[in-house]
Amino acid sequence: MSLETNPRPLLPPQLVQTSPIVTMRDVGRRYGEVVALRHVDVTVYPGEVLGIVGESGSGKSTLLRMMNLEDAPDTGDYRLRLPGRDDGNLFALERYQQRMLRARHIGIVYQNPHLGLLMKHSSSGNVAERLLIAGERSFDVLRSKAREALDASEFPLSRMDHRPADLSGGMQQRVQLAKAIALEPALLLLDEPTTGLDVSIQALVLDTLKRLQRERRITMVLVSHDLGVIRTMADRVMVMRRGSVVEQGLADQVFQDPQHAYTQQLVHAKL
Ligand SMILES: Nc1ncnc2c1ncn2[C@@H]1O[C@H](COP(=O)(O)OP(=O)(O)OP(=O)(O)O)[C@@H](O)[C@H]1O
Repeated sequence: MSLETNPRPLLPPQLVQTSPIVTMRDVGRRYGEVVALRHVDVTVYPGEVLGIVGESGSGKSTLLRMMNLEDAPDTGDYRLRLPGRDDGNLFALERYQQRMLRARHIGIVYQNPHLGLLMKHSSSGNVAERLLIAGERSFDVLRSKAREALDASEFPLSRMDHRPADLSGGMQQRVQLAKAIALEPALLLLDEPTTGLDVSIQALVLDTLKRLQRERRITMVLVSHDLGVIRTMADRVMVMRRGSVVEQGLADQVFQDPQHAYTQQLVHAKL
């Protein structure tokens, strides 16, 4: 199937007139002989949840690392539309500028909490650290903003001084989420945020994400190999295979009427 000839609408009607917040073009990345991403284009619209699905090794996490400016591609152009500024191609910025932009405007929740949290600092300290990077210095403000972000992430405030190392997996993900949303990021990246949690805990964390998305209209990019998670959360879906995007469209349409043989396989395997 060619994406160009796909007759289905790619956007929900309310987004047709909207400018994208994220535009990535021709992103490519090799690791030695392995082509992790080939000519990948991504467009994300404000307030939507873009789900990225594909089997292990299809390039999902690599793409998210590029969006988070953690890793540099071999080719590609990445624009993030932020009010009152034009940073051009973010891949071309100095590392320091990339770090500052990421700290201020992009939040991320990793599957592995060790990547996102200092496990031996308090939970509130983890969130405050994010605010410190953005220049906040008042102890009272740090504490109250950390409290607010933890509360919004439905983390029990009675445990805000506990260390993530002493918390359950679900609670650790809520601390990561609080840290990610504390600065009201333009873009929230979620890399398998509920993989490995018990099914009941997974459902609760997804409920929190849905509520946050509904109430704050946070733009989210959610990577998962789990079609159920993507189905629950995503407005639009991108299907990846071997470093390429093989299909994309509105979530309902992709799931109900998959066009690419690989997507058909994924959907039918899930049913
Ligand atoms: N730092 C790295 N060094 C070497 N190879 C890498 C590196 N990162 C990714 N790869 C390779 O690139 C390909 C894409 O990996 P990636 O982790 O992005 O896939 P994925 O779809 O997220 O898979 P998973 O769900 O298993 O994480 C894989 O073949 C992987 O082995």
